[in-house]
Amino acid sequence: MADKQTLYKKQAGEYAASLIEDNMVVGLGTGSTVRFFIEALAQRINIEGLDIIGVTTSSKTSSLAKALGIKLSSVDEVPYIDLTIDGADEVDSAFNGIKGGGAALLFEKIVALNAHKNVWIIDESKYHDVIGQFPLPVEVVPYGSHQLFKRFDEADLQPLFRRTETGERLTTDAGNYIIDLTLERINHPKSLAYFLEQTVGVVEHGLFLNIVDEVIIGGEQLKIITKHPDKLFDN
Ligand SMILES: O=C(CO)[C@H](O)[C@H](O)COP(=O)(O)O
Repeated sequence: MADKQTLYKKQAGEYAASLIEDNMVVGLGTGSTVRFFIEALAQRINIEGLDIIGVTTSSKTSSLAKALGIKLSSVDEVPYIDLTIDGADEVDSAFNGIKGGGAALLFEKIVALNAHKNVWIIDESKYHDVIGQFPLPVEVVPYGSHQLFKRFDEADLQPLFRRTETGERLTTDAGNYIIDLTLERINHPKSLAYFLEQTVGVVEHGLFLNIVDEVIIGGEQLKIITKHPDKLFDN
């Protein structure tokens, strides 16, 4: 039998599939929770004959969606994305999130920023008062990445190159490396995001601030928390 976390991911993923309407262009995130969403969406497409175009955020998601018969376009071929459903590694009550546990943060952020609405699906263990327990992924250009690693180390950001199971440095779909920062508690996410964005060699970071509109949280009871459209958060 599946563990509770997996059941909660499934609950959130399947609920998200019910949000999709005919003729939508849908951003398809990456990860194990999104897998449940994509499987449920493919089922709805088959049964109800929905006309959906998916825009994927990783090669893994592209393979899954293709195998399930979902029509795909690239982010550059659609005028906009109606709704993106993605997972997250950690979320706080101010709608700050950490993403990139599946190494897809760059494409995930591009797809999210081209969507009219962003919904995240998580299990309840990922919802915290303050983000930072999950190591923050930073995607970096391979050239000079050792120097960047040293800078992060000197700044006490506890960097680690992400590696594959066979021990090589993991390469993202865009051909970059990931350095994970072990921070434990990110008290000022906006300042940290600014610092990373100013650092040459950093392609993107996994802080997704003020991007998500709604979070669906699987648990004993499914919870949906929605951001007020006019609310701006100051970190
Ligand atoms: O950001 C991501 C991939 O880059 C994922 O959405 C995140 O890691 C959550 O994954 P999962 O649903 O498998 O827990």
